[in-house]
Amino acid sequence: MTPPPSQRPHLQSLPSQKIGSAVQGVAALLWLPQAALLAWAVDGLASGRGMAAVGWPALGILLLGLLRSACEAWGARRVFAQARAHLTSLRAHAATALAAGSPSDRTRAPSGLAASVMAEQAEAVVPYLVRYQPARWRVMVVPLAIAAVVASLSWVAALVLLVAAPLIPVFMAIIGMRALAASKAQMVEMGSMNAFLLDRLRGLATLRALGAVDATAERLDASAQSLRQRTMAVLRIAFLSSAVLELFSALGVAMVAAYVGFHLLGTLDFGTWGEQLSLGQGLFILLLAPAFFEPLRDLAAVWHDRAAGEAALNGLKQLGHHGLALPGGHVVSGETVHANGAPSLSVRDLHFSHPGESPLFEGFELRIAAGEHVALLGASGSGKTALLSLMAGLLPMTRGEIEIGGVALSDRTAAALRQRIGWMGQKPHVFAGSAEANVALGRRGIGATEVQAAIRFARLASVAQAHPGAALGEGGSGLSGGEAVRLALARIAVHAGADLLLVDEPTAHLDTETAARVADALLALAHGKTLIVATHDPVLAARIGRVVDLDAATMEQAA
Ligand SMILES: Nc1ncnc2c1ncn2[C@@H]1O[C@H](COP(=O)(O)OP(=O)(O)OP(=O)(O)O)[C@@H](O)[C@H]1O
Repeated sequence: MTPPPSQRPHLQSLPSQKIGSAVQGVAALLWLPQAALLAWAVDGLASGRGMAAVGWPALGILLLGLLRSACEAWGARRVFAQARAHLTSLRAHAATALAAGSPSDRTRAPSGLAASVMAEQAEAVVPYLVRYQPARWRVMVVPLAIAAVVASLSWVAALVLLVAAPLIPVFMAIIGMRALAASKAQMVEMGSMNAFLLDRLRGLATLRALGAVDATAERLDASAQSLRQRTMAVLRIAFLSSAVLELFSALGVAMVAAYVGFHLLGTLDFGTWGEQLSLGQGLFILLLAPAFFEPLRDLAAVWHDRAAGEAALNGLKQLGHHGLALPGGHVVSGETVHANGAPSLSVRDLHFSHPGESPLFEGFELRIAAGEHVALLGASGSGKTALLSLMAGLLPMTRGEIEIGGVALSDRTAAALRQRIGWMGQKPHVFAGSAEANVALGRRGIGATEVQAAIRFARLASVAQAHPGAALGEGGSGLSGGEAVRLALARIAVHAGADLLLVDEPTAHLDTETAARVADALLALAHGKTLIVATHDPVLAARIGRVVDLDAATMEQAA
């Protein structure tokens, strides 16, 4: 499911920074009157008018200088504020797009890569907008204005500037293409290294137990070397582009200076509109020549920002691409659903397959009465988890209909229906934080009293007390397997509005006694609610009223 055009993030659109950039451009143009005043003062001094010729121009230069600084500062502040606001909205779009993907989508961006793109790489967008965009604006305005003023005094000097200038963009464009490719490659490398590192850190216990730490370190080293090489490639290109520009601008300024010098000496007495240039006019042209190249030099200095910024924008855009959408993931305000006692559930003509895999369900049917308890049985891989995810609106069905309490599960109702679902996945994620925070999960309307009651219900009190105020380790380290399952039970127990419980293998890997206790707690919790449990545990299945065998159901579909 792709988001409708109106909700698609406008990643490439840039904020209207025109005013800020224009004011910075005006600041650059103020050098024209400043240079004119300076040349006028020197001309006055040379023609013997003494210090009287310097007073007014000096005051003018000072005032213009102050105005120029004020324009620069105001423009830069404005552009910066807009760039930060734009980055914030880009990040929000990327986060929304990420959240609109199904959590069971295997093709989602790896967590480390997503974190690297959103937190670190996205920062490259700010220099791009703050420095590159205004520099580009100045390049389009300032050199033309200066060339026009110089041309009004000497067409030869203007011609020299105009011949030197186009060579710069041509070379920059050639280098720019390489820079963009190098920057993209560097960002991809950085993202995959972050993803690799995060993944291996999570699995460190397994790597250590199986003696695979050295091999992983070698791979990480190879990755770091490759990132270093890519970073150096980007830097090389950045240096090359500056060198090309410095060369051409130095040549341009030198040629103008040589022409003006020889013209004033009378050796080259052509290139003006009739009269010889005065000392003041010659000096004015000389002062303007470096300023003609300055915006181009600024652009070259920030050329790398463009490559990095565009690569970052691209990376943010890529985060939104997913193979499986979360039903209702991009619907801003869906419908509300009124619960009226435990819901019935009906699945009609369900079709589903994971992308690129053979179909798991083709015309699957199931009816569950309100308040009924059902065990889903089936061989490993028969699709029990997929069916629960489809019912919870965590996976999009290809075809068919799922109705919960008479409300059809759709993009508009998925979020509201999920509100009445208590979900306990096969591998509940334990966040680094206290047991209490892990139970409440920051959900609205869940206070400390409810959390304590849920903790007592799930017999987690000893765990919570054993670590008063202390954090559980990342990924559940510090909890036994049974405790992690009880924590997951507490999470649904605390959610009083959940009257459809979808539970995936709650007793897997537990000893008989712990499994029996977990089953007791689950059945107590499910009293008066609709319960669907996927399980391989015959003891648990026997305690639940009805058993649905997915293998048999799939055989029926096939028949
Ligand atoms: N995120 C996914 N992307 C693609 N294929 C998947 C994904 N998750 C599971 N599968 C595949 O879909 C099939 C059904 O998996 P599912 O987890 O639903 O089975 P299950 O009956 O719950 O298995 P188990 O009893 O082992 O938990 C399997 O072949 C599995 O490899």
